[in-house]
Amino acid sequence: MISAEFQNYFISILICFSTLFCLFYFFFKKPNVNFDLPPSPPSMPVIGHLHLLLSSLIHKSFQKISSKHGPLLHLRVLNIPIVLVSSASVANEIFKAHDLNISSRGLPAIDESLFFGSTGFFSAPHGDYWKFMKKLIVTMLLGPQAIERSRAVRAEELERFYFDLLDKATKKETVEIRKEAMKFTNNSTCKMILGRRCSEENGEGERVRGLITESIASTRKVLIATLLRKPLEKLGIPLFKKEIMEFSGRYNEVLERFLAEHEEELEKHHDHHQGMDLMGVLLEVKRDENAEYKITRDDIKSLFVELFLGGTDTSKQTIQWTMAEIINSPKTVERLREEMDSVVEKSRLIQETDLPNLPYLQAVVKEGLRLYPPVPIIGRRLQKGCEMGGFYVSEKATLILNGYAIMRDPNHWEDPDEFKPERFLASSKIAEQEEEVREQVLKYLTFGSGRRGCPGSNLAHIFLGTAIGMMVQCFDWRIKGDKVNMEESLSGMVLTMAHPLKCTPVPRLCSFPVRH
Ligand code: HEM
Repeated sequence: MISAEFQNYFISILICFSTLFCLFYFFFKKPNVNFDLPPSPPSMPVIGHLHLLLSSLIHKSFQKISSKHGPLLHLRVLNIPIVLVSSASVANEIFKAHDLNISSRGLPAIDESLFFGSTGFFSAPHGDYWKFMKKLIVTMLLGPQAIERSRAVRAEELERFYFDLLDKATKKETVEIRKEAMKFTNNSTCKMILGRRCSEENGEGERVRGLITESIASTRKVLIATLLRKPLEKLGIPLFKKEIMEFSGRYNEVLERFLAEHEEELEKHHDHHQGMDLMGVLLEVKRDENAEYKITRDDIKSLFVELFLGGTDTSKQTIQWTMAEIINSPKTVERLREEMDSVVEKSRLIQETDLPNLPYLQAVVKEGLRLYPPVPIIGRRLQKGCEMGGFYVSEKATLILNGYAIMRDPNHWEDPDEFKPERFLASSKIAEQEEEVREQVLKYLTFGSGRRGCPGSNLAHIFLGTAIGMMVQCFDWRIKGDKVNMEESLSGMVLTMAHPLKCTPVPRLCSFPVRH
């Protein structure tokens, strides 16, 4: 639910300025309506379809209007055109024919913010800076070789995750899965990008995780401020600037500390490049006069904010959702254990090199990501007007892909709302039928697609496979009541459980080594 305060704030802004907008409206450039635009559902005077963006479950509101009015819709917020896509075949056409045209995300909400501002990699237009950083991120962090180099770091964090749960199990404590999962994803990410995890002794870890959760909760405001930036700028209103800059300031404080530590290290060992973490490498690139691209301190900080967010929160949500489905399905638990017990020796924890031999576990992860995509809607900006699905879509229109609706489209998925991991097993009947249509449609959109698709998807699959695998391999999970309540909620723009999953671990295999 959107907070009452947020709604009131919005309603008062709208009342104050709707009169002004009525006057100004005709002076703004209207979208080109001479072409056949996609159909448009009924809208409100002046604000257009803004109310849909304010609904508590945006992805569901979009899904509902698409099922009524069509899979390709033209919406508008004030005079800003939005194209809403909810069909796998149109998504396929878009990424095949227009990937470059949609490879930017438009102007950010607040330029000077480190949190989704103009120095970020996420908001960077498709161009030299983005290409330079993408290459760096892939070679240093997210590409196959980089992932292999950092394997030991994640193995250590997985073991720590296991021992933390074992401690709780011994004390018969109830755990909140999202909190435990976040420690694992955040510590692993921090160690990979910063060379160390956030300290638990001085409260640093708690503070960073709290900042990530709070700032994620404000991403809907960021989205609205991004969409309305242009018209409100003309009226001198930087929407939600104070709140966005407050998060930026808090991230700045944390990151300046890490930067100072790294700079000190670099001063001490300036000839020692081996084993440098991502922050060290970026600082070196920043100092390098001959580097292909001159990066700034803010570029580094903004990228780290995005890696904190990308590496921590999304994976945590999927671990929570998938564990909830697993707990609700004893058949799935049985099959997962059967597979794991035959592949992983009983005397050791699952490790990431086991994953290729655990197809059912991988199918469970994919199914969790399909039903509950942490980022249910994906936004892009069109550079040029073009034809899409038989309609004309105007230049600078915002493109919204409703991945949630596409991945539950009954035309492309059998029993779309059911948790059925078998659909992803190569040997299954459904998988065979699905392979046939895979060529014509793009129906799996959890990580987006094309040039701007998520570069962290391989790493995410590893986090999810090992964490969920370990939790099923080593523990039984007791809940209050018979079934976990699967009601959805949005934290900002991230799909989360309305009732966080709380359960008690009971050790299942007890022959692992004790904590050193
Ligand atoms: C379950 C886990 C994850 C999900 C569901 C997810 C989802 C997404 C989605 C939907 C996008 C936008 C894609 C598009 O516009 O087509 C994205 C972008 C991005 N993700 Fe992820 N992500 C996950 C994990 C990660 C991880 C682990 C990292 C890195 C540590 C990461 C880093 C990024 C970055 C840097 C971008 C921006 C890419 C660009 O603009 O070029 N993500 N992610």
